[in-house]
Amino acid sequence: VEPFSSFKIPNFTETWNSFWGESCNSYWISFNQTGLKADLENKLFGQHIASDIIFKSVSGFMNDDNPKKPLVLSLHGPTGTGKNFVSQLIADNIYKKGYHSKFVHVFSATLHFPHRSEIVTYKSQLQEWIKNGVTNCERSVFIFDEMNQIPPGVIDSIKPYLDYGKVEGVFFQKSIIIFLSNTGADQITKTAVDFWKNGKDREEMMLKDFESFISPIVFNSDQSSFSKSTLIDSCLLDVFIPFLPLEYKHVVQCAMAAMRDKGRQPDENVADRAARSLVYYPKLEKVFAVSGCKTVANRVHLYR
Ligand SMILES: Nc1ncnc2c1ncn2[C@@H]1O[C@H](COP(=O)(O)OP(=O)(O)OP(=O)(O)O)[C@@H](O)[C@H]1O
Repeated sequence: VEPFSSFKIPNFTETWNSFWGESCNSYWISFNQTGLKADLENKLFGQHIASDIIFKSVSGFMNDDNPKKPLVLSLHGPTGTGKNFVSQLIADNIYKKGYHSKFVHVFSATLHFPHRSEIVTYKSQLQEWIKNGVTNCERSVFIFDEMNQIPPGVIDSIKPYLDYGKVEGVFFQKSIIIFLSNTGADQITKTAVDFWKNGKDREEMMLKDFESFISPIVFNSDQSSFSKSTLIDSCLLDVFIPFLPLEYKHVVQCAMAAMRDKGRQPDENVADRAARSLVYYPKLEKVFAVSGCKTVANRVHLYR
């Protein structure tokens, strides 16, 4: 028999909202600033610049009841360094259903925009998707993965939505748009390697060490969707956020987190072996993991 103290009265609000399913209201959408800070500090490894800028820009934006335009973040860096992961952390701290919320829309170049010959169709499709998304809920998040592979010009079709608060009676200024790309990764990596070679601390790297080259590179790069983009031309991207290559110690942290996520007791010995099984560069010094933390979660299964 259950003790009286453990008897729970059903929560009416919770039951009511769960019954009707996810809606665009404060029960399902509520920004957790402390949660975002804690997640960035405890779950995202080795990205002090990204962590700081993302916290400040997302908090500032979400706490503003009347923003003038959507928040547009552009995340750049090598593979497996946490660009997708951080987008999930942002969504987790806005939506009750996190990244799986129906108000989080993820577009991938290979899935949604595979053929360069279809640009005209993609442009109108994308406009329609964005318009419908925001009509359903003005607090929507749109994530564009593999941005560097989206055919040039497609993204420019959403410029009016980023530019003005309201288009054709639809309000866009409360949504967040996140671009993820590898454009600029080589230069970010080179800067990190140079810092390391000069004996400087990783934490000494600052946004200004990257800002000067990220936006011209993004703009000029031939294979980039940002190429000749009016988004950059008209300064519609709010911040360029560099993701740094990850070191052995960060990969160990990722391996420990992966074990924890899988309900396994984290084991430093296993994490060390999984991290050491990866390939590192520069060739001689072997400081940065070529694929970041991308494959380490699966590798922890190999060592028991
Ligand atoms: N900095 C990090 N801190 C914690 N975990 C990380 C980090 N980077 C990567 N990971 C882990 O590795 C997985 C793969 O990383 P993620 O997909 O975010 O990489 P990415 O930078 O988006 O790479 P790509 O450019 O190839 O898409 C994540 O789901 C996460 O578990």
